[in-house]
Amino acid sequence: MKRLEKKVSAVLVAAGSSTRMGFDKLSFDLGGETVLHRSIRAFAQCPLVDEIILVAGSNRAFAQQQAADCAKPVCVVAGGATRAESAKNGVLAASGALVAVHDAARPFVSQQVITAALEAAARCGAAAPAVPVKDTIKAAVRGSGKTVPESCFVHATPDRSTLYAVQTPQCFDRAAYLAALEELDAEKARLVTDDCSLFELTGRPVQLTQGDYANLKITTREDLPRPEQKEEHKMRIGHGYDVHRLVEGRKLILGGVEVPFEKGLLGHSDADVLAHAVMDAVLGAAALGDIGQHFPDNDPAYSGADSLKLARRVAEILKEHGFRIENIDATLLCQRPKLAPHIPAMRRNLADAFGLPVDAVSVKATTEEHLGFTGEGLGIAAHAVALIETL
Ligand SMILES: Nc1ccn([C@@H]2O[C@H](COP(=O)(O)OP(=O)(O)OP(=O)(O)O)[C@@H](O)[C@H]2O)c(=O)n1
Ligand SMILES: C[C@](O)(CO)[C@H](O)COP(=O)(O)O
Repeated sequence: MKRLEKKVSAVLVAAGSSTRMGFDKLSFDLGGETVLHRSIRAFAQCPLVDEIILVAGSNRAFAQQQAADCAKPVCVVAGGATRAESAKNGVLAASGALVAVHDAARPFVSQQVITAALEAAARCGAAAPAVPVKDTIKAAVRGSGKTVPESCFVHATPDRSTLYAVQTPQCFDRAAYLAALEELDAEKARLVTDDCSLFELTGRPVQLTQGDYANLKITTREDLPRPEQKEEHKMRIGHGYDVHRLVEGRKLILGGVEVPFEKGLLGHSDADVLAHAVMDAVLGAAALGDIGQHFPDNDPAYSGADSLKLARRVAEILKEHGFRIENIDATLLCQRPKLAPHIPAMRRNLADAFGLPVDAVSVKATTEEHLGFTGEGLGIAAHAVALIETL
């Protein structure tokens, strides 16, 4: 992912009182992980984010403990009486030129939602993820909390085709946010229910980006995931294919193993056709391009490169984008030499490079019965498939 030119601070507002929930919702266990930890992790895993400002209330010690394993710098600051005040405290403490203000109570935010809002804010100053509303909205006098007052009559029905429900992270140019705060009457600023309103009320444009219905704000008990709604790990599949010519005077490297043979594969790197097909399968599953894009074959940095090192980098890229590799299956198309004795070592090498157990990596080999270029011994080809999951 291309980094933004500006430093980015994620401000996680976590100083609420969970009144509508009735118990501390940020410590709710989503299945081995609290709501707050899941929200922190989403921003810790985003390559665009440089620091995290955690805005806490009486839960300060809990917040600190939940951020203890965060790989990015974290600063815990005190919240205010309203969400708007907490957001302001967080933005004041931030050092980034861009800030992403996120409800800690939205633990299911995806990397795509964060990235789209940050990139739009970098271009136009302010952006927020949104989803088209699904219900028809009625304007009427509101009761307290969740209730509808007794004589409640409709004032108006806004045209639903123009309505969006706005989510977080709401992302801004920090200087513009602070200028808007200065321009807006302090009482009005304290009462706005989302951060973009500051921009709208001071005549600044706000761009809406693609939100996600799954990025819900945990507010009342009905929002808590039921067992069957537990966080869905979406599976994706990818395919990779590569071929290299067999020539004299080169080593034959397959899956990081130097296989004794009178010829070797020709290529800019070590021409490890198996590792290349596997990397393309993994990148393909995540729709992150291919190895040619990440490690160009006209870049001298990759001349003679050890493909297993590149595989390690591919594994990191996947992780940075919020994916986990489930398993890999590859087939080498090779007439000669006989590869069976070397396959266990190839599996171990690939498993090590991708951070997987050996039983998650399968390598097979077949001849093509003397047919075609592999059958005639002119080259070796490899196919691979990879299954990945969202973290
Ligand atoms: N004074 C406040 C109020 C809210 N929040 C944070 O803003 C987000 C959205 O607020 P909400 O869902 O309303 O949380 P609570 O204030 O905890 O809930 P309630 O309004 O039911 O008390 C939450 O992550 C909450 O912790 C905050 O940091 N400071
Ligand atoms: C910012 C927000 O999440 C956008 O939908 C929402 O307005 C927060 O409302 P809350 O009542 O403070 O939870």
